[in-house]
Amino acid sequence: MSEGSEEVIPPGWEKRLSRSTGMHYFLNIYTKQSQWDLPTSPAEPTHGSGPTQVQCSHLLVKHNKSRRPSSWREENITRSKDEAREILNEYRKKIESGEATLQELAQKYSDCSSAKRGGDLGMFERGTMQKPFEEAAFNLKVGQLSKIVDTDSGLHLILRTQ
Ligand SMILES: O=C(O)CN(Cc1ccccc1)C(=O)c1nc(-c2ccccc2)[nH]c1C(=O)O
Repeated sequence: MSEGSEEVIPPGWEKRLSRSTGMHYFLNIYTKQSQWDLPTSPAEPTHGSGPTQVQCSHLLVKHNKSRRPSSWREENITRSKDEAREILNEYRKKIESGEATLQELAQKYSDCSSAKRGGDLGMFERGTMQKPFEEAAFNLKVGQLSKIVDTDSGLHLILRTQ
């Protein structure tokens, strides 16, 4: 008969006793979240807090359902959302193969006014960009390229630069 599996508490968690129930629970020492079940992964400082501000560059491809289907490049943008997605997937391949940088492609093809700056948006904090954009940007590591991000403005590729 094998021994019951010994309880291993992952780093960043503490086992506490609940006075009200007399049961043990687990406390994430960074986020102060608690849970009854034995945690399965370490709690890390960045999980809870993350950076307060990031710097990103992005490439925006608008489509006919964009809130403002117009840009410095094209007076009246008629491409479909699916076409926009295909275009961004081609750009992602060029960036990941090293054939081009996001900045070079944004300068030529981004439907955002930041195209002039190679897509650079400067430093920004939470609460300034559309939520899907913010969530993606604040979950990138420096140097990491996002998946395609969908906002009211259109579809984006985001590169975190700081
Ligand atoms: O969504 C709208 O109704 C119009 N916008 C918003 C906007 C317009 C000009 C400057 C900044 C933002 C855009 O479509 C837009 N959004 C962005 C944008 C979206 C997310 C992150 C950064 C920029 N750029 C643009 C642009 O034309 O240049």
